Amino acid sequence: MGQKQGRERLLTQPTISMHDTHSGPYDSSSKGHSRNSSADGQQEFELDRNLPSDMLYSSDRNKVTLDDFELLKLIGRGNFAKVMQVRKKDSGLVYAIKILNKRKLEQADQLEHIRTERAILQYVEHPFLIKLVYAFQTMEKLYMVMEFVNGGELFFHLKQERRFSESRVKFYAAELFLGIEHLHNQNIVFRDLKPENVLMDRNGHIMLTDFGLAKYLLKQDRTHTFCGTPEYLAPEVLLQRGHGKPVDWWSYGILIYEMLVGIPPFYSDNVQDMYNKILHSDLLLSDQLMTQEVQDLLIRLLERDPRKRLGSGPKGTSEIKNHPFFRGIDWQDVYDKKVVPSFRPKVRSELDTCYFDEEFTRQDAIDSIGDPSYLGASAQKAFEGFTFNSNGRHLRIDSGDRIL
Ligand SMILES: Nc1ncnc2c1ncn2[C@@H]1O[C@H](COP(=O)(O)OP(=O)(O)OP(=O)(O)O)[C@@H](O)[C@H]1O
Repeated sequence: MGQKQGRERLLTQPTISMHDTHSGPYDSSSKGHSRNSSADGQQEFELDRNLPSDMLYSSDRNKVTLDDFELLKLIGRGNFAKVMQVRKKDSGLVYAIKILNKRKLEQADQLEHIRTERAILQYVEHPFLIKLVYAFQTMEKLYMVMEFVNGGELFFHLKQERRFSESRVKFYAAELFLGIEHLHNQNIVFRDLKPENVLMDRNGHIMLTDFGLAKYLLKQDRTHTFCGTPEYLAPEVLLQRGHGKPVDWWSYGILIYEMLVGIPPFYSDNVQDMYNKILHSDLLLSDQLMTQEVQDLLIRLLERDPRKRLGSGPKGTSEIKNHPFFRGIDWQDVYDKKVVPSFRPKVRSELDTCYFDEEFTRQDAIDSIGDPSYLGASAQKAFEGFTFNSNGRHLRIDSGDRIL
């Protein structure tokens, strides 16, 4: 089963992010990215108090390196990453490993994003957020070992089925809500919610992945980076007036709409036209495809003024949780994964990669050898603290990556 058709939008609408807020969304310059990878020297590995049992049996208790893994399949590529399915040699456990080339990250001004992604992944612990198990590095590469989720991207299933029933949408929306709410409670904005970043596990539960654009808000409650994925950008991001947690509730509304209808509400082949629609067009709702409850939820989530958007009021996220659309939902059951998914991917085992694009899985799973000498000691300093051991395609717009 290939995933090719599901990539169409990924190829046309990249995730974007620009730290330079002087360059607005109407800038049309772009930078291309290529990628290659390798295994070379090894670096330190920090033991964590809460090691999963698998780590305790690591061949070398003080170091985890690529040598500890058997590379099984290439399963994906992002703007800067190559993702492989791997098996840890000593425990036999299967993981996904995300491999990033330091030079490419540096050239594309992505260091901050990768540091944030790595820090957030280590920090968050939630049933619907992907878990980082190890992070290590060599002179030229960064490696993030995560739990492996092989039920396919929500995007893939949506493209297969065109749209989901409202009860199915409610199930995914409820799980996602808890994941996003958890991030917001930690003062983290996700900023790249889209069906490509929602993976399905083999039982049909969802898992939010790709924290490359996530941001700690720290003391301020707004940030100014122009980033996200065109169809999912909130008006306040386009207007560059500073944005915060409400951007995730806007994207959440877009995602719910897309799951029900098959395309996002303000979609256009032309990105400028799409921005225009996001800022000005009426939201078209269908009585055939949507109950009154979900229509009301969408109207409130897709409110252009972030201060008035559902989830931003005095009652915070409980405004969403208590909306009539979710009436009857037992949130504790959702959290405990006691709600049985109506759809279960046909995955035979944890090794099964049938839901990944054959374009990737038929390629050899290799980590190419590169030249470790290109990054001097001072540049390497930027990656200090990356190493980690825990318990454990709409494309986006990214920093220095102006593709609008
Ligand atoms: N933990 C995982 N388990 C299974 N597959 C995964 C996992 N993490 C990533 N993938 C696959 O690899 C693809 C690329 O991963 P990811 O989106 O994290 O890379 P990225 O470079 O950050 O992407 P982007 O350029 O879109 O930001 C995903 O779309 C998914 O199909």
